[in-house]
Amino acid sequence: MDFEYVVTNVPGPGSNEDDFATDFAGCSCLLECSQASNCSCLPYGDNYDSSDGRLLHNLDSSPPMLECSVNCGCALNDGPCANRRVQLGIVSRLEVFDTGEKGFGLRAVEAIPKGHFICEYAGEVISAEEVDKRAAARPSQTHNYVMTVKEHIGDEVRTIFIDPSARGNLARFINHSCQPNVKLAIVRFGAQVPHVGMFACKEIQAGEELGYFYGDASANTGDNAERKSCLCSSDRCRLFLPYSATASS
Ligand SMILES: C[S@@+](CC[C@H](N)C(=O)[O-])C[C@H]1O[C@@H](n2cnc3c(N)ncnc32)[C@H](O)[C@@H]1O
Repeated sequence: MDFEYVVTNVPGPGSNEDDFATDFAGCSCLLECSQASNCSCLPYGDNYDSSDGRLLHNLDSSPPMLECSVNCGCALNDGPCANRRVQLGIVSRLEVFDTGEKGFGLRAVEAIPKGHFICEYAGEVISAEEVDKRAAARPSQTHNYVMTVKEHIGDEVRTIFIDPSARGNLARFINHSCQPNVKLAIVRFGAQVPHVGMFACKEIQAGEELGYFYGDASANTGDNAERKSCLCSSDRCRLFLPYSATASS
């Protein structure tokens, strides 16, 4: 469990440091940020409920999400506007625990309502070459922490790799579940680099382990012998974790 704690994504080997610079023109809202008040950061509707902070988009197909940032007019207000959530960090009490065969896991210490933000999957943003280099250096059955983030923008597919193995936060302890209680949304706040926001996709009880769907194992080609068995113990378990030892697999 030896890693440097970072609260958000940081540039790692092979990433473009310019992507981390705040370069989006902000909104000019002075009072509230909402679609009703024509906030230019919210072209697809409000991201969050202004009263309880819950995500308003469908987690299976959320539109590109932009939170307000330092360049926005609302940055001059006393408190954060309603369109800032992932950038504010973890608010629920979470706990790392030993699951047994899956290694460490993360659980909720208190109930988390559906739609509420849990944490960012934060780590080093690294290139595909660096993913492959690190995979080659890692013994085959050890934990893999690299998350591949693919965005479809028009005809283009943009991919980044987030590796929290050496620099990361609590999210690195969330295990795979075939019946997840956590889903992911890609969020930006003022810069090109995407952030992965993790949200409760159902009511989560105090003490419940958090789990998200790592990817579809059946979609991967390759030898099952090289894949890890899934130990999520859900009724709909797909038996294997996705095979993702390298950037191309
Ligand atoms: C992002 S880490 C999760 C935290 C990890 N358990 C730890 O102790 O640091 C992902 C790794 O955890 C293990 N893991 C996660 N979900 C699992 C599952 N459902 N069944 C078996 N192993 C799992 C696998 O070794 C996987 O490569």
